[in-house]
Amino acid sequence: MATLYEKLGGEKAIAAVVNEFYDRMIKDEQVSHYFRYTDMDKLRKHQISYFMSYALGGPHKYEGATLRESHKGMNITHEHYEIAIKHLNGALRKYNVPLEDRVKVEAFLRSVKPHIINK
Ligand code: HEM
Repeated sequence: MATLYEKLGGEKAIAAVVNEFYDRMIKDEQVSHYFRYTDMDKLRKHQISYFMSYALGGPHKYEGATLRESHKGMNITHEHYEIAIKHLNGALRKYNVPLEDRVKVEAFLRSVKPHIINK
């Protein structure tokens, strides 16, 4: 069975979705402040490899910090996490990812939520 990584179209397609996701996040005044001091190029690259290896079953091995460590001190709220889910879903829709696959990505986002919020 194809992994979600393969189904979505591999590295290029995932990079496009991740970039679209961050474009939406930094344009949204409710969450853009989190990224004020962030090196976005670096974050985009790490996120792409993270999504490929963990979220979607791709070949790249992510070797960065754990999600808990990466988001320590940010105090990301439940509401802001929901906004991130909305924007990722919007990015997936823009690239015509079908509902059944969007549901899987959303399930992954919800599974890691306890590692990220209120840290
Ligand atoms: C499934 C959800 C998420 C995943 C998988 C994720 C993943 C990551 C990873 C892997 C990093 C580390 C990147 C690096 O070391 O360069 C990171 C950093 C970061 N994340 Fe997330 N993240 C998620 C949700 C969020 C949300 C909801 C926010 C804010 C609303 C957020 C804000 C940030 C920021 C600002 C950084 C950069 C910190 C810095 O400047 O070093 N993340 N994220």
